[in-house]
Amino acid sequence: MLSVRSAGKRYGNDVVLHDLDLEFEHGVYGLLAPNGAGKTTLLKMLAGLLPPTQGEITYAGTPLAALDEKYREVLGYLPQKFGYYPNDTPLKYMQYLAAIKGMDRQSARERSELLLDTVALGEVKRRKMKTFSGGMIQRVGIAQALLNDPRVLILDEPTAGLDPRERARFRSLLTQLGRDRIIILSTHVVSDVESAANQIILLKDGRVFAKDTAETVCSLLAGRVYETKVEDGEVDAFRDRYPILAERGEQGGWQMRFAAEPENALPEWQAVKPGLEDVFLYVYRDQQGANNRGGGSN
Ligand SMILES: Nc1ncnc2c1ncn2[C@@H]1O[C@H](COP(=O)(O)OP(=O)(O)OP(=O)(O)O)[C@@H](O)[C@H]1O
Repeated sequence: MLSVRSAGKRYGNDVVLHDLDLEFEHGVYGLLAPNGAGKTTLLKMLAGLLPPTQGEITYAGTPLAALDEKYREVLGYLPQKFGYYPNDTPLKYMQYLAAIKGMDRQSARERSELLLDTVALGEVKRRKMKTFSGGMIQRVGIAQALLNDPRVLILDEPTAGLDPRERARFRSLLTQLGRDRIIILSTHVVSDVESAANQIILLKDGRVFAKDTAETVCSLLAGRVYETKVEDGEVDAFRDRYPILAERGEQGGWQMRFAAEPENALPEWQAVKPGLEDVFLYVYRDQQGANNRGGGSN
């Protein structure tokens, strides 16, 4: 079990994370917040790469700093940007990393091949990585994080650059791997974690705003999401009045999805079931970056 106790992080006088308390057992945890909310900072702390300026993080009861090398043996980590030689093939790159981790030649080769097959790069394992697309490189990154069959897998924006098919494959890999280990991944793309994560963690103003199943997080907005058609001339006033969750231009007007209190609801409004994307937009409605979450396309 990985535990975060009253942990915080300050850069100079800037407090980025305050007093976090979190527990991770096996399963997939989706850390969801707009850009700049402190996701990378928290993941680096969980990976033991950045010491908290307050509180502590423990694995199986021992602080990460005290575990040091022992924690690295059970950890797999994909940073937001990882380094590789463009002239290397993924197989050579993986075998090199496996050697650093102390694997013998034979096991390094077998494990590298197996993992490259897992991320569907088996057929191109001898091609230079400089010819790879962003999504293929990202898949190499995911494979290298799995080299030591980690108990704790930390992935910082693992789906950046993946196309929809690659995202779908990645989600099923997560579900498979999350059965018997801790997986913590950050994203600002709601659809990446809505179905695959057992728990969603929302960070807001440097604190944990929610940590629960997607369904329970969605229930935060239960009974407060509506859709209605608004005429062209009234749409600006409508946008000023209600937090808008989605809108679509139609002939002669706009189909609006928005949040409102039930006591103010008008008869022509249609109540709809909130999704995680609604909650994301609502929770971060006043924050920069909340609207470039990409909705699964970036
Ligand atoms: N080494 C550092 N020194 C000073 N400030 C930093 C440092 N690293 C991050 N920050 C600041 O801390 C805040 C959180 O950054 P962080 O990278 O953790 O956010 P994030 O949610 O991962 O965003 P993104 O997805 O854009 O990387 C930002 O305001 C950032 O500018």
